[in-house]
Amino acid sequence: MQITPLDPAGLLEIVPRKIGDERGYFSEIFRAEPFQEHAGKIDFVQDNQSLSVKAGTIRGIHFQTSPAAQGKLVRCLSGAVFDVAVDLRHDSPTFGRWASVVLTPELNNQLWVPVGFGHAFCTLLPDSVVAYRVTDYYNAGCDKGLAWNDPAVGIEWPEIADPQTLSGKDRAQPALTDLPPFFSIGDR
Ligand SMILES: Cc1cn([C@H]2C[C@H](O)[C@@H](COP(=O)(O)OP(=O)(O)O[C@H]3O[C@@H](C)C(=O)[C@@H](O)[C@H]3O)O2)c(=O)[nH]c1=O
Repeated sequence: MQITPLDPAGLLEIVPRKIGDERGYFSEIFRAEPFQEHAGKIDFVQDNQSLSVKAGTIRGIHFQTSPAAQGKLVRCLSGAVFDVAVDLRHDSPTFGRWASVVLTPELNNQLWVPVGFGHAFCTLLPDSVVAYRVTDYYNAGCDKGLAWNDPAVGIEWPEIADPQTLSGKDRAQPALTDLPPFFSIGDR
């Protein structure tokens, strides 16, 4: 299992080993020990999965606030996604900075998005399935967002990103400057 810290600090790209044979492959997609060496003591309580039928589908930017803040361990089971995280920790030297990783089943890679980051993705292929484990339960009252195209963040979305695919909720998400200081460094 290869674990690479990304910038902004806190994000990790995780690539579990695939052991191939004539039948296909075997992969330990999660091991608590190496993960916690980098991410700290984390407990997952919910597994999520979504299918986006069209290539260019944009979901996000989403996060949950306290008392139901969520870390997310994201991977792509089918298709491919441009996965993005934005640092929303108000006291962070990288506040507002984003990072992206292309997740695919072939790469077998994952993005760890800790508490304090917004998360979004754009599908690069039709019928993309994204699966992610989260550290707190879904809580509609704590479910918040940020505009996918806020120029103050300046995410360089792939050409294929199609704003027509946004949910009603995501069309109306606020700008970064309109967010209260929800997160601080060290929040879990
Ligand atoms: C996230 C979530 C949604 N729902 C419900 C609410 C709604 O009726 C329906 C669809 O919800 P959404 O439109 O928020 O789904 P979606 O836009 O896919 O939301 C997801 O986007 C990505 C980027 C994330 O990071 C996730 O944490 C999550 O916020 O599913 C749950 O029941 N449990 C959950 O954990």
